[in-house]
Amino acid sequence: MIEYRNVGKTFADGTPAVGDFSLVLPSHTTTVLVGSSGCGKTTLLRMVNRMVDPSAGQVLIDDVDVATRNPVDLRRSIGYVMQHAGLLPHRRVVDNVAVPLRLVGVPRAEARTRALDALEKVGLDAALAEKYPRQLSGGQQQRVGVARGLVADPNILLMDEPFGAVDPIVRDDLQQELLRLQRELGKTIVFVTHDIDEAFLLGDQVVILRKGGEVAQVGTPAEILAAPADDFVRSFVGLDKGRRTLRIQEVDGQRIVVDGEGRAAGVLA
Ligand SMILES: Nc1ncnc2c1ncn2[C@@H]1O[C@H](COP(=O)(O)OP(=O)(O)OP(=O)(O)O)[C@@H](O)[C@H]1O
Repeated sequence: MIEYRNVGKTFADGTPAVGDFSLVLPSHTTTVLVGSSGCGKTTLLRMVNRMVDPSAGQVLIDDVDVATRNPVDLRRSIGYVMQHAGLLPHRRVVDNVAVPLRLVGVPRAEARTRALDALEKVGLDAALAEKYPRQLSGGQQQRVGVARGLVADPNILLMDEPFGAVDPIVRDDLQQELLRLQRELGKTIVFVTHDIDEAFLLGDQVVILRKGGEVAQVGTPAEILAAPADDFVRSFVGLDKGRRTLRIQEVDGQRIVVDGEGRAAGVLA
């Protein structure tokens, strides 16, 4: 379990990023932090592995304040996947994936075997292992990033807009792959996005943020849709424009589900 207790962050240059944030993230579930640019999502995410230290409050992992942990050890024990994969350009794919293992002293041959396993887990062809990152598509590079995040089998995986820079079709694939992996692995995932559809698809718990890391609403996607806390949330999730309002229409004796604008969305089972 990860817990934020009255966390605040003002950066050294005086920028107030987070005011007073408290939240519990249950183990083995995915929590998605979603909000507009600059609302403090990345800052909050990075507090978990001490890439950012809060200026007030505490972040706890299984009741231990991360401030008491050695930042380097902590970082190595937590998976981290970022938007542009962050791969080392002069190292082959398999060596990129093996980096977190090599850093904690796993011998080269074992690290390589485990890296190849991780690549298979995220659905990448073994033939790509010996290529360099620039020889891969954006979507493949993101898969490599996910493999690297998982290779050391961390309990916690931090994902900062990992699918933000790929086209919508590849993004769909990556999202489905993550759902499949999570069903198998049951990690505690903290996922940052500005895309509410992605948040509702991936999140067991969704946290909608306003500027300054202020929580507008926390809940399951169903809870948020059933009872949006206020107009900000209603608008953010698209309830104000009828985008999420589904209706049933009879067509040739079949019950078809249509959206607010009458476009066919599916068939009622
Ligand atoms: N190292 C830093 N020094 C000063 N200000 C910072 C620093 N990092 C972030 N900020 C500021 O803190 C605020 C929150 O930034 P943060 O990156 O957490 O937001 P975000 O919600 O992740 O945004 P985005 O979706 O654009 O990545 C912003 O105003 C940002 O400019």
